[in-house]
Amino acid sequence: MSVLRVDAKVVMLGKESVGKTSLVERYVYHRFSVGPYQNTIGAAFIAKPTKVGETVITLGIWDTAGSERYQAMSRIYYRGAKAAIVCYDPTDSSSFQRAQFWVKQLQDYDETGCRIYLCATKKDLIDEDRTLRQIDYHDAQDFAEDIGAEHVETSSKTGNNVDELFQKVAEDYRDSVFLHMTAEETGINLDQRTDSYLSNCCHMN
Ligand SMILES: Nc1nc2c(ncn2[C@@H]2O[C@H](COP(=O)(O)OP(=O)(O)OP(=O)(O)O)[C@@H](O)[C@H]2O)c(=O)[nH]1
Repeated sequence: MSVLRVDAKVVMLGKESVGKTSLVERYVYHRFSVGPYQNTIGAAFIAKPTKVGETVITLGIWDTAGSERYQAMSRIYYRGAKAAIVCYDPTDSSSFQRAQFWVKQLQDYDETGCRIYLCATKKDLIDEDRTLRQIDYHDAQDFAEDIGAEHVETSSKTGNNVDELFQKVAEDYRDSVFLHMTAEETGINLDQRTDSYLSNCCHMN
């Protein structure tokens, strides 16, 4: 049996039926299931190697159940995560409240500097009928900026922005590791470098 090494743990969070499983399926299997909706029980895991330049980053994706029944378990899945994709459905305002709840949870319990990606799902529905929108794009964007998150609108049905989202997660992870390695390898403390740079260039008397 071969075991795939996971580089970065990624957790999918959001209200039930918001489209988390569909996002993962679209990204990993390039498909969109049209059959009857089946809610996730507990969580599902899939590892997906993702090419970033010359590097391959394997994302270990935990697709958690959105049902509040499994809320306590979801914490197990985001512990140690490098990225959290917090999903909301812009045609369902309660799902945005739920996304805010998950962001608060991540901020309260975050142990490892987990990066947050705020993901609007089902963009195809809004593109077809704008009156379905219950969450204003700019309100969501403001929220994302407040929490220092990326904000992206996706559709698992059409595939719009799905690859781009996971690619960004992998790239950000690669960049964070690279930044860390550069500082260690060169022996340069970035904080000291900044201080010395400031004292050399900025004289504030
Ligand atoms: N039109 C449209 N429907 C979508 C899209 N993504 C998901 N859906 C539908 O929304 C329903 C719920 O999708 P899931 O991906 O199972 O939702 P989930 O967030 O994983 O749900 P839980 O497992 O209960 O947490 C399904 O009927 C999907 O077909 C999308 O991009 N466009």
